[in-house]
Amino acid sequence: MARLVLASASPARLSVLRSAGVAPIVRVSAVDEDALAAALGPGAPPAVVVTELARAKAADVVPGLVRDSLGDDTLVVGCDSMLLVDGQLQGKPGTVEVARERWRAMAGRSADLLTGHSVLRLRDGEVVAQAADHSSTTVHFGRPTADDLEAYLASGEPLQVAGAFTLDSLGGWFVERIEGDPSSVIGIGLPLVRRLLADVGVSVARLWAANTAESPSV
Ligand SMILES: Nc1nc2c(ncn2[C@@H]2O[C@H](COP(=O)(O)OP(=O)(O)OP(=O)(O)O)[C@@H](O)[C@H]2O)c(=O)[nH]1
Repeated sequence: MARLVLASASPARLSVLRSAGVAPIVRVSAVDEDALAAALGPGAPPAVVVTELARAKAADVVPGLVRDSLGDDTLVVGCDSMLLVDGQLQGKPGTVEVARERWRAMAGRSADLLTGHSVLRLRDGEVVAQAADHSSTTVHFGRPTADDLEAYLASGEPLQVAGAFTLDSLGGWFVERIEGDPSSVIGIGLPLVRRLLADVGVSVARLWAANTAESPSV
């Protein structure tokens, strides 16, 4: 079977998987990301922060899957994306003011979009294998004019995405180029997930067969 569960509320992550031929079950974790990041301490390396957040998100949805009899021959993937700017991890800006300040700091510069990934393999309600890692993609930002920036901010899009930009939507007008995996910028790195799935003994081809829109895995 090899059903796939996406432990994320992110519509972008779901869209990346669906465009890549997999229609996962979606379960949203209840991880307190700020509390977990704080618990890791101020000196935690950025890659560790996003990877541990991804692990926590994937692990958080497992009890519910077991309760719903979805804990056998199941793969769970969790992710966490943040932008690393001047050594500081930035999540979602949340407000226009914060998003404006971030764009003023990053316009014309580059930063690294880090995405942590965690894959769990469940059998008979137990985690029998797991693999986690992060991907990093360098994003080179353009210089939006003041009018364009205000229009972008007013769209609301930058407020709810890591780093206050998107690659695949309105924000794409302001990304000059990237060095790395585009899917990981959007929120889930397909090549890294392929490698993590292989680490837990599952090929992507098996995932395609078991989780297409025509053959849903529930
Ligand atoms: N469409 C799009 N979304 C992006 C891009 N960069 C970051 N994001 C989104 O920004 C969000 C980063 O916040 P996260 O905490 O990782 O994920 P979330 O949306 O809160 O969802 P959870 O996985 O349930 O925590 C994710 O939804 C990413 O998909 C991008 O280039 N394009």
